[in-house]
Amino acid sequence: MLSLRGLTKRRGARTVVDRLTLDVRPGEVTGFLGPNGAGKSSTMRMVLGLDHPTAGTARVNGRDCRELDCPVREIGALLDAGAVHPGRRARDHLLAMARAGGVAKHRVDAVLARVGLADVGAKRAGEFSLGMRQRLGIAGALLGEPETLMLDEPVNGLDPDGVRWVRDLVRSLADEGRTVFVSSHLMSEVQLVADRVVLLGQGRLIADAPTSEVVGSAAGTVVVVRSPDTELLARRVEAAGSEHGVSVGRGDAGELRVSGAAPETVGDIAHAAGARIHALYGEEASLEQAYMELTESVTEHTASPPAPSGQASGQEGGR
Ligand SMILES: Nc1ncnc2c1ncn2[C@@H]1O[C@H](COP(=O)(O)OP(=O)(O)OP(=O)(O)O)[C@@H](O)[C@H]1O
Repeated sequence: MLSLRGLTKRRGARTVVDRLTLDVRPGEVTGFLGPNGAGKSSTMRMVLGLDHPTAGTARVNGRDCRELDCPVREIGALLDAGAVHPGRRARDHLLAMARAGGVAKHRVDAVLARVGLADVGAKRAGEFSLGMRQRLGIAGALLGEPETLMLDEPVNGLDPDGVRWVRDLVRSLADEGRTVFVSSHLMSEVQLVADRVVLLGQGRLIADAPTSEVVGSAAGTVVVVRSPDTELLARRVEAAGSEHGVSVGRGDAGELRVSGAAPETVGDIAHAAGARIHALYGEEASLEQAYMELTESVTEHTASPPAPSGQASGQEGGR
């Protein structure tokens, strides 16, 4: 369980995390979304105690991370997969983490197997692909069998198999009753896996709701119609729906795209008009669509600065 209360971070004159209050609950996957520079990494670093909040609190299982005796057993994190020293062997890296966190050595081989790196534990991190480094970072997060997991862009650099693997992993971790907080830029992926979505814009909370609710807040279902009689059909749908906010547009392939009417209504109008239909379906609103609408007014196109040196993958820094 993660509880943020009025969490605020100011950097110079800028407020990068602004009075963030939310709970991330166990047994669910919570997607953490926001445009570049929205403050997601800053929030995660404060949760881990790697950055001091300017105001407010971030608690893991009711306690401030800096007060927890054994962080890797309370919270596992993937913040920066590139943070492992390239000369270090994967297994040694995890052994060092285990030692520092008071975790039994046998867990190292267990997590290497769980992330699919059992055969390459003796290899140096510098020889790893980005995807393998991501897996190693995730292994580190799982090491202490923590109740809470926080993963920053875990699918970065992974191929489609790897993306699916992360999806199954986070699902199974939530099904085991753990709290799973995952940031990602892949909206379709978040829509598939996240039970809830937390959306940040310029440090402020824009949405904190079940994924289905956030998706449902998007402009709604579009009815797509392919017909050789599109002119006729467009006129009839416009005439029938003009008083009810129905709008008719054209897609790239000449198909009609009707907003504000149910598929059944459009089908009935086509039938009454004698228009031939080759295809008619409702296109569900997507999380991407909702995300674009919700962040439209707050999107920032500034690039993030490079990570300050010494930034570790969550558990290693400063402990
Ligand atoms: N160490 C730092 N020093 C100064 N400014 C920083 C530092 N880290 C982040 N920032 C600034 O704080 C703001 C929030 O950055 P943060 O990395 O938390 O956003 P983010 O949502 O994680 O973005 P991204 O998805 O691009 O990683 C940005 O404007 C960024 O430029």
